[in-house]
Amino acid sequence: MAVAPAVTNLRLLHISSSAVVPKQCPAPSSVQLVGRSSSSRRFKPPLRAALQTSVVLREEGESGGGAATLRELCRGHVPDHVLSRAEGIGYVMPTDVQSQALPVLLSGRDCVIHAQTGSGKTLAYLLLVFSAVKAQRSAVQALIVVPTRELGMQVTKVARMLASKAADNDLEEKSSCTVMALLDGGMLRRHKSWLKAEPPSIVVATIASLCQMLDKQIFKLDALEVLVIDEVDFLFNSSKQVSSLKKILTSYSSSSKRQTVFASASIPQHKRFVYDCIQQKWTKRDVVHVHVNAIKPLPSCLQHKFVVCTKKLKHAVLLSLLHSDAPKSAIVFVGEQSEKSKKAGNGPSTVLLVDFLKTSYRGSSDVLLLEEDMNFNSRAASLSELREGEGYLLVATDIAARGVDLPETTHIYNFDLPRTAVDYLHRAGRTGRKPFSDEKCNVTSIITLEERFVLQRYENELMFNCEEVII
Ligand SMILES: Nc1ncnc2c1ncn2[C@@H]1O[C@H](COP(=O)(O)OP(=O)(O)OP(=O)(O)O)[C@@H](O)[C@H]1O
Repeated sequence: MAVAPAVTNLRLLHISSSAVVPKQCPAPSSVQLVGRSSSSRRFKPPLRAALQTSVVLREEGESGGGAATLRELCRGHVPDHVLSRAEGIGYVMPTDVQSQALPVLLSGRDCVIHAQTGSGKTLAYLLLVFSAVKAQRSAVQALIVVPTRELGMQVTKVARMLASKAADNDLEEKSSCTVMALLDGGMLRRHKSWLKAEPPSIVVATIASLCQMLDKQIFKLDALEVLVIDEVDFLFNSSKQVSSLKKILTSYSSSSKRQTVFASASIPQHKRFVYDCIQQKWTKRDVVHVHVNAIKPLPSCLQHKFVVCTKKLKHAVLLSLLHSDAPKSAIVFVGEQSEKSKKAGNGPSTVLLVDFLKTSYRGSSDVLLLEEDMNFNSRAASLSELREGEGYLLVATDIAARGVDLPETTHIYNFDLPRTAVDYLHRAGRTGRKPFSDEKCNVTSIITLEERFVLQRYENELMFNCEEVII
């Protein structure tokens, strides 16, 4: 097995123990980059042993080297043309999670990548995928499972950008990896013919579409080298998807033959999850938990605010906030319509809000809508419209809360408070998505007085402070 490149310029501050993991659990390795200010080290012997066999960690200044570039981290593993494409896109220096995870991933270890929203987890696992797949081989070698069509389209786009080659490359480099998006709402019949004729190297899939193909044996995962499960906590929490997910992890392919990667900004009870990974054979026993910024789950560039008002005044308050903030690009999150409200014959609150903003908001941005009930074409049209536009005001349900990368978003408004702290984290994480930027971004929740204690709970759980805005 190839040796992982060394991590340079990083301080290993804390390696968590497996103390809360039940006794019979083999010690999972856990690497946490929690900040750059302290230098205390606390090693538990079995973990230290596990780490020393696989992950080379150096303290800042120890090796005398400067920060490693992405190219240096990936040299000898990821094809040169992929690294050149990455540089062309602007990915030159690694983010913290990429510095931490890539050496583990490129050493062949299974990995749970656990890092803040917008921290660059996608590129970390895609570089692993490109290190593992061979374009000349006619088989599906990497599978990336995502929860929504929107996230799938985004990951596919980045993967295709990295796979594409400059026209003047050498002849021997002409064939490049093909990437198929097997997503809900896609043209599965066309994909079926493609899979049978010439299997792509990489498949990005939502669970339902994927299982439909696997159950009918349209393709197999015999040659699978890398399996990535993105937004893993969301998929495991979905009663509709969890049994199929477990089947993908254990029945259609075996963890002993592939490298398995889980990614998310939120993995509640992560020690328990790593334990389950080993027990359930979703991963190999030496899986590594790379936990970046373990102390602060939310990006520090976010400023959190709240406004208290009655339910009736929410529309007016949002309008007033929009006029005073004048955001260039913003997302307004609205809760799902309750069954009671549907039965009462009320229109969906998303649609009502869009209508209200279209008639009352005098900002320059287009008002767009993204929600589950729209058909897939309208959803795709909304997303591409706002990616192309100068600025946007997107009204969305939580369908836009996971993984969707709209880096220009500067303001998030919680028109309805999210149901859980994890939902708050993912909604808030749709802004502040420029890894090396100093720009401050805003998350404002419009709440009733009774909801103040719920928001307070989220503040405690996610360790952030919310400032009251008086209108
Ligand atoms: N090395 C890098 N240099 C510059 N920009 C980067 C780098 N890596 C990633 N990015 C950019 O950072 C943004 C966030 O990346 P990404 O979508 O992978 O975050 P994430 O960790 O998956 O977030 P989430 O948990 O919200 O899904 C993207 O716009 C991406 O293009």
